[in-house]
Amino acid sequence: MCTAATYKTKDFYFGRTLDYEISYGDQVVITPRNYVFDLREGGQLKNHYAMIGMACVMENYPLYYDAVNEKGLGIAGLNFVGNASYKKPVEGKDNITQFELIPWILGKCATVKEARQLLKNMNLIDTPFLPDLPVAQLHWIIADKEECITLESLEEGMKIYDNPVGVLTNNPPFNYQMFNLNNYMQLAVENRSNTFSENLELNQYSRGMGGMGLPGDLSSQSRFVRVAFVKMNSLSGDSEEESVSQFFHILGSVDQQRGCCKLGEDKYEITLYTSCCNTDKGIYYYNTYDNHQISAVDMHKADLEGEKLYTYAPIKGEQIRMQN
Ligand SMILES: C[C@H](CCC(=O)NCCS(=O)(=O)O)[C@H]1CC[C@H]2[C@@H]3CC[C@@H]4C[C@H](O)CC[C@]4(C)[C@H]3C[C@H](O)[C@]12C
Repeated sequence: MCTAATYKTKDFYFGRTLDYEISYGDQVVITPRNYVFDLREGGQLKNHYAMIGMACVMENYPLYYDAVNEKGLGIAGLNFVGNASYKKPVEGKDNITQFELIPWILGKCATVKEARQLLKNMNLIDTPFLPDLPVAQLHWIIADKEECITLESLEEGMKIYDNPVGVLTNNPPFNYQMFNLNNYMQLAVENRSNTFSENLELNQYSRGMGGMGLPGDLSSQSRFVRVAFVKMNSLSGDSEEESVSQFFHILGSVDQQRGCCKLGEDKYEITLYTSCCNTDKGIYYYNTYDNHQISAVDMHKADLEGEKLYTYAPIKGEQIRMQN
């Protein structure tokens, strides 16, 4: 499972958790403007916007899981197993594979508005990156500081939903996730008074009781409600440190601890990494399951006119600052 979120203070922040039982060899990757993407159905993507994000690099190709471009547009792919449906190539359409989607959009679009236009003629096709590599079944959150959308390629066709909460998890489809929030409209951040019965003496005996009923489990629907509630009510100062810190706290509400989500003998899903990209500054912050310290890569420190990928392996191991 995974969770993605947006957050706005002075700048705009975009990030996600990636929850899984194994790592594909994640790296922070900067793709400069003149790196050439050879598209599977012909043509090339070159002289594109530069981008930074988490990817696994295979055959010198950045297979992005989430990324942001130099214009401040962000996309993250999250599992959508059983619902994602990719098609065969169609003549006259932009036939894009699921692994090309992130570079295709970030390379060409500066805003969600432009992405909406580009998506109109796109057909997501089911070609794997390598013959023996399964095709990831995903849906996507696409956002800039003005608006946020969810993209789903379903059996019945492609859907683009407005995403007014700026969060995404996994199944079920996005319209169900949004509808499900109706069930939680009574949640509040303030303490409530007794509306149960005038004839009973019921009291607030603890702080935080306005949020009672907020689901605490790790299912995708529960994480959606929880992170939506936390994000929509989140407050922080607008300095870089305060914003980034608050962003990690928001996604911390859906963190997965080893042992709590069992997939099989000795197999557990955990939050492999959490990211937070300042989309205005092009700085990609992250921490990992075994290194809580926030590390960061600044895309503008790289030569964005270059042709070669810049890769940064995540810094491993807890960084504990001893005080005596
Ligand atoms: C596993 C992750 C989703 C995590 C998640 O949601 N786990 C919950 C399970 S649950 O279903 O919700 O219960 C997803 C998210 C992005 C994916 C990569 C996208 C590029 C590339 C596409 C190729 O086609 C296959 C290899 C490839 C490297 C992909 C590997 C893997 O698939 C990644 C990491």
